[in-house]
Amino acid sequence: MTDTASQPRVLIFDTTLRDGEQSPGATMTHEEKLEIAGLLDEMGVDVIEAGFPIASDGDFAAVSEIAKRAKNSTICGLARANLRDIDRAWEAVKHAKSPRIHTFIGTSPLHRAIPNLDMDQMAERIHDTVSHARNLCDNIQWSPMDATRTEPDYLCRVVEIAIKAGATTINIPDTVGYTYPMESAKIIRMLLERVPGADEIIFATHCHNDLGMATANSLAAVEAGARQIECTINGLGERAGNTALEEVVMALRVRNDILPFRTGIDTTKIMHLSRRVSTVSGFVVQPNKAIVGKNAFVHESGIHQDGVLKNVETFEIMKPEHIGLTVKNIAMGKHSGRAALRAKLKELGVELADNQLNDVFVRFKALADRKKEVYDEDLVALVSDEQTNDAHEFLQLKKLRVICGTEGPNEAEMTLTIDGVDHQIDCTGDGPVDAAFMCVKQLFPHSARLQVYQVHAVTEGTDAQATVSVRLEEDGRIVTGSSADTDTIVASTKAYINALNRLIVRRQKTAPGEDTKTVTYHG
Ligand SMILES: CC(=O)SCCNC(=O)CCNC(=O)[C@H](O)C(C)(C)COP(=O)(O)OP(=O)(O)OC[C@H]1O[C@@H](n2cnc3c(N)ncnc32)[C@H](O)[C@@H]1OP(=O)(O)O
Ligand SMILES: CC(C)C(=O)C(=O)O
Ligand SMILES: [Mg+2]
Repeated sequence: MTDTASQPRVLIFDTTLRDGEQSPGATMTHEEKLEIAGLLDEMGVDVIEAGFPIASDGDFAAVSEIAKRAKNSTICGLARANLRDIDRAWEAVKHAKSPRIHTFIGTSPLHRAIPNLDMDQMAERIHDTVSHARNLCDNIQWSPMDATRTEPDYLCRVVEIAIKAGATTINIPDTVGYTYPMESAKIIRMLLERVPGADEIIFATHCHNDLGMATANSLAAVEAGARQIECTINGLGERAGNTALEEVVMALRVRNDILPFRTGIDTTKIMHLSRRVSTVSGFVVQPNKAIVGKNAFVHESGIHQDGVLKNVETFEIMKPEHIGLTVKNIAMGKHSGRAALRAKLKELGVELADNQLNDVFVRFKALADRKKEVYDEDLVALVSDEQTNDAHEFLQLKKLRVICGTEGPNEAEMTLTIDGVDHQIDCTGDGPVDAAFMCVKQLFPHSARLQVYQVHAVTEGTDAQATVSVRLEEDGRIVTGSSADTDTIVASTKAYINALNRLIVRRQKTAPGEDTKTVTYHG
């Protein structure tokens, strides 16, 4: 067993709540951001980039609250290279035990052209803004956006200026996922060799996955001397996403023989965080996703199964328990009690208060009555549904009956509770889901457009639970909703209602002082 304690430490900087949230449609609510930040803090993430405080009042509020609550992690706010952004970021993070301001500007020729600054003018802007940030806070991160397409000499020049102005971490972003491992390493080595003062600060690597090389590029940068990796849970992020936290952390653990670096991450919390981020962002994890995909530890073919049964290491390079995926054989069904449910959920990394467990138990029994076997994935969907739907209950589905089949018309009969009052309606539609959605629209008129509607089977068989994700857009606000049920139409309707509840909260946030109830319900 390798003694990792003496190995150099690589800091893990999680930007799920900032770069991750920049994925179109991944917007998270205030409560969801607090929950995810709490889980990241518990997992041992060194720095949480909690948002971009100047971007909106909502972002400012989330970063401020996360800063106040964080127990261990440094809390970082992003700012452009201007004094207003930096002041706003500082206002948001200053109550953290350990605050950080992260300021950036695009340094490549393409990006210098946007603000129309020449090399000297940009150098001056970097000096002024980093100095201003350093006067507010001791912990300053500076990023030359699009560093991998910046001329090497100019990159060295601006990094030196930022260090002299007080930056304590220099992040090298591969903003458009353009670099490849050898080049990623070469840039870090060049900066360490050529820039005066480089050995006194920490170099970070921030990679995007446009060519599928984000993890490889991050690890190559670490080998060359970077000591902070910027990443997101499930690789969420702009376009093809950012480096996935679970991939780099597990790579450093599994290949510690050739990458002798340690992190402070409790890897057993990875699976739970992955599931929560997937649920709140509405981004389903692909089954073959490294580390956290549903199939990552599943063997289907005979030769593999035979090998694994004889010696699990034949086809597994890490243990599922290392990421919090404990596969024990407690079979859950209609005869199981609360103790078994609690134990099973604990195995799955979910710990609930007694009242929450009771709620989940009632729903578990209802599911077990309808399903022969309740699988781990069913339970996760059930709990996620509980946690997702917990906060916003302005609209609630009370009753739904649907008539559908080859002989039209497809008809839905619905009772919807709106702000505590029951409303009923019958509607026809182009299919059962359309008929059910029509009922919601008639009872709760709104102008939100359905952008995405996705159905996934959680487990196998015709009695599997379906999880449904929907994405709605209204006046530029994008929200997602999800739900799970053995009945696809019920799951669809609940997911739609879940998204509408989130939209109501968003409308309230963007129109402070207005009463959501009177603003949104015209039925
Ligand atoms: C690679 C990255 O991930 S960078 C982070 C990207 N994230 C985001 O943009 C999410 C949050 N952004 C927002 O909410 C908005 O873009 C805001 C509030 C920041 C700015 O909104 P607006 O004032 O309407 O500006 P808009 O978004 O249209 O354009 C961006 C402006 O920032 C300027 N800008 C962009 N980057 C920088 C920078 N690093 N430093 C200084 N100015 C910058 C652009 O030149 C442009 O300025 P202009 O309006 O004078 O032409
Ligand atoms: C803000 C910067 C660091 C960024 O996200 C990027 O360049 O990708
Ligand atoms: Mg980025």
